[in-house]
Amino acid sequence: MRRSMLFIPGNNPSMIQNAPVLGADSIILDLEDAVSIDEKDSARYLVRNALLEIDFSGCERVVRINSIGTNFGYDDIDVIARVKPDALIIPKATEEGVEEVDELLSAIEREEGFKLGSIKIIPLIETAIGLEDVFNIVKSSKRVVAVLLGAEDLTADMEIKRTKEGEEIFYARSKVVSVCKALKVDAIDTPFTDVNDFEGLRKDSEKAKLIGMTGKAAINPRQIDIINEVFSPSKDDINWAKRVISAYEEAQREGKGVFSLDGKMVDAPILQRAKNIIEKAKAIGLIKG
Ligand SMILES: CC(=O)SCCNC(=O)CCNC(=O)[C@H](O)C(C)(C)COP(=O)(O)OP(=O)(O)OC[C@H]1O[C@@H](n2cnc3c(N)ncnc32)[C@H](O)[C@@H]1OP(=O)(O)O
Ligand SMILES: O=C([O-])CC(=O)C(=O)O
Ligand SMILES: [Mg+2]
Repeated sequence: MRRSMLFIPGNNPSMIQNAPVLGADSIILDLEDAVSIDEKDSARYLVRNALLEIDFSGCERVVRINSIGTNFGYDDIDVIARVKPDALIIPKATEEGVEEVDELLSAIEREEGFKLGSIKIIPLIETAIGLEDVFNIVKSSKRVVAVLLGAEDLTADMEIKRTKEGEEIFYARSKVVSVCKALKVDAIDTPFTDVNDFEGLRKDSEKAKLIGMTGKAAINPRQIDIINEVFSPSKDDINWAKRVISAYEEAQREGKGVFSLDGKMVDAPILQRAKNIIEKAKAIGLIKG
C-alpha cells in the first residue's frame, strides 16, 4: 500500500529518526531538491547509515536520488543501492535514464548477492517530455512499481503558474493515471505544499483520488492522516460494496445479469467496482477474510 509517501530531507537526522512513528505507508529519504549542493555528500552517508541502522517498522524505505545527469546521481546509486532500499525515485525521469538505473542496479545486486530486481524504481514525472513519454518510461523496466507526479517542476518546465485548485495539472494527473492503470502500477500524486492548509490538502487529495490516483506524496507529518484517510475506502464505500456483492449473488441465483439496488442499476462493471473496494479494504486491514 502506498497511500501516503512522506518526503524527509536526507540531511536531517532528527526528522529521519522520527520517521517510523509518523504513520506514512512509505518514507522518501530525499537526496535531491531538499538537500543543498554543499550537503549532497554528507546526506548520502546519513541516509545510507539510517537505512542500515533504523528499524522503519514496516514502512516502505524509498530514496530519491539525484538525477544521473548530475555529478551526484551515480554516487547516490552506488552508495545507497548497496544497503538495499526498497525503491529508488528517479527525478526528471526519462526512458533512457530508467534503463540506465535498472542496469546499474542489476550490477550492484549481482555484486552484493541480492535477488535480481529486488530494488524497485519509481520514476518521478516532472517534465513535459517525461509526461509525454510516461508509457515508455514505465515499460522500460520491470522494476517500476509506481509513478510519482511532480507538479512543481512540471509547471516550471511548462512555464505555467502552479495553483491550489490545480486545473493546470488536470491533464498531467489524468495521463499518469491512465498509464498507471494500463500497466498496473501505483499512481502517486504530487505533494500539496501549503503545510498549514488542511482543508486545501483534503480537497486536493480528493480531486486526485476522484480521477484515479492511488496515493499522494506528503512533505509534512501533519499531512499524513488526511492523505491516508482519503486514499482508504470509507465505511460507506465498504458497506455499499458488501451490499452490491450480496445483491449480485442473489440476482445470479435468480438468473438476472442486471438488477437495481436503491433505484440504481447494478451490472458487471458496478460489481467490479465493489470488488475493488473490498480488495483494497482487505489490503489495508480494514476488513478481514
Ligand atoms: C517539490 C519537492 O521536491 S517536495 C520534496 C522535497 N521537500 C521536502 O522534503 C520538504 C520536507 N518538509 C519540510 O522540510 C518541512 O515540513 C517544511 C519546511 C515544509 C515545514 O517545516 P516546519 O514549518 O518547521 O514544520 P512543522 O512546524 O510542521 O514541524 C513539526 C515537526 O515535524 C517535523 N517535520 C517537519 N517536516 C517533516 C518531514 N518531512 N519529515 C519528518 N519530520 C518532519 C519537524 O522537525 C518538527 O519536529 P519537532 O516537533 O520534533 O521539532
Ligand atoms: O517529487 C515530487 O512529488 C515533488 C517534486 O519533485 C516536484 O513537484 O517537482
Ligand atoms: Mg521536482
